[in-house]
Amino acid sequence: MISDPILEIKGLTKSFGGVLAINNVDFHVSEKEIVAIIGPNGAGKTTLFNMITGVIPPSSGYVTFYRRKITRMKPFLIAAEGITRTFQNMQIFENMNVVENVMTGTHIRFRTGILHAGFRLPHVKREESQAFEIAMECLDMVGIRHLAYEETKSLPYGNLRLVEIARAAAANPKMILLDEPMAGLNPEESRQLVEVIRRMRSDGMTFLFIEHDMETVMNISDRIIVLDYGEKIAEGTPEEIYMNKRVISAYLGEEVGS
Ligand SMILES: Nc1ncnc2c1ncn2[C@@H]1O[C@H](COP(=O)(O)OP(=O)(O)OP(=O)(O)O)[C@@H](O)[C@H]1O
Repeated sequence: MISDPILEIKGLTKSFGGVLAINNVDFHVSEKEIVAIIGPNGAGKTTLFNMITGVIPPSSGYVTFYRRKITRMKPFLIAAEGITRTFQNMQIFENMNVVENVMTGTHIRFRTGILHAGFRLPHVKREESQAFEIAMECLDMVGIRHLAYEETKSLPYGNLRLVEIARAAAANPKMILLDEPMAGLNPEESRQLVEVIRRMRSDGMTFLFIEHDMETVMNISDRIIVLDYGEKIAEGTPEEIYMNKRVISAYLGEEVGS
């Protein structure tokens, strides 16, 4: 059953000087969907993610989440609205262990600022133990609770990616954006991550992800949106995209007879 869209993108456009990185893009994502954004290098995928998460403002167009306009909100406010993300280049704090890394994802749920944290007031300690419990639950969800006290430096790439996803989940989002989640993973790690994403979706999470690994895209996506030179050139189920001549042409860089 298809539910109402929760994320809506309308006429989104971004130009960097003379480069039109995203040009008048429309699409939506519904609750509990897994939607992939694909496209050749430089197609505008990261720029699109950066606009959705408030890292850069659009030149025009807008984004709504649960019908609330989030365009031009600061990234932490967008996270508080329920959209969190992982990054193409992992952003793990190497001086913290696994559970501490995940706990950093919870801070938008609590009222304590950095200033108060220094005073160790009773409510701060209470929030810290809540943050710890949440982080442990999130580690459980991605299947690496047993690594909670490991140094992040010693972990293989696949586990670090799971730490990042647990941290994104620790903010209690309604939707997670994953930027090339399979990059650098070996086949076993990729399979494990696919399972984690599927399990989280069946528990109610919605995913929008950028990915170059076509096997994963075809295997896991409900819908695929294809960008090329900043424009949406196709949208559909994996079967539809697989057969789409414009998509094949964009990837092969040559005209395919119609
Ligand atoms: N800050 C910026 N300043 C100028 N141009 C930019 C900036 N960010 C992106 N671009 C340009 O916008 C276009 C889209 O880039 P973007 O990184 O969004 O593509 P992408 O699809 O994510 O590529 P990749 O698959 O290689 O990560 C490219 O031509 C890029 O050079």
